[in-house]
Amino acid sequence: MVRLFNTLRMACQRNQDTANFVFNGKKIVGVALNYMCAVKARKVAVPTVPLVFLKPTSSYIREGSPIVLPKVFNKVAYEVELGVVIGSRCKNVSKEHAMEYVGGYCLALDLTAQCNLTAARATGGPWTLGKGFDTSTPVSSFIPFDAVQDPHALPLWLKVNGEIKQSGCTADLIFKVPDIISYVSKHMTLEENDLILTGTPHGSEAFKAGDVIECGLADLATMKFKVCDE
Ligand SMILES: O=C([O-])CC(=O)C(=O)O
Ligand SMILES: [Mg+2]
Repeated sequence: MVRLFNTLRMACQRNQDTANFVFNGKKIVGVALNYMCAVKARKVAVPTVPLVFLKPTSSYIREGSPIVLPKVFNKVAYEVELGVVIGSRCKNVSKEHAMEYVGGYCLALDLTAQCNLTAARATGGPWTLGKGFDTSTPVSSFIPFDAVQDPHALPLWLKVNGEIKQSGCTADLIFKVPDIISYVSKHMTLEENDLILTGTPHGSEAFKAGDVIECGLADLATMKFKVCDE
């Protein structure tokens, strides 16, 4: 009986309006270096806490719009990621309860101006401009919570001009979805339609105008974008 009640309560908390996350979200929270394969490839230390950054929602695009490479950057890289859409407001949530606040998922790209980030890392400066430029967050349609049995068993891939460039699985995530939600919510309130970018597997590289980027998440979503210069 208690279990049934809990299931009903969780279903009620999950607001169906999350399907419009692109239009109604307040923030995009990114997690960096969250795949063991990416950490090994970059030969850096395994993070002990999630490395968190923010992106503006003005960076969203959907299929049908091109990725526009800003004039100010000369090296922008693709990063295919699992996106987690927050279903209802949460603050200071425990890992045990974190999944109750997930509304659903999406496939996302966390496009990153590596030229800007390299300079920012050297000075300890912010990543905002290199992560937040217009069109830097292409996203798929909303994937309902119930369509995903286990968010930590999802293969994801990315091709440039038909050639496979990234291939990973969310099983390789260092911080799992509940770890990220719990950690972030201890620092800032997560709100309905906010998006969490969970990090990218290894293989992220620069791309250029004229390229076609295609990516997929299990059998749940695929998307394709043309790339042009500003
Ligand atoms: O761009 C970066 O260096 C880090 C990042 O977002 C990721 O690992 O997904
Ligand atoms: Mg990323």
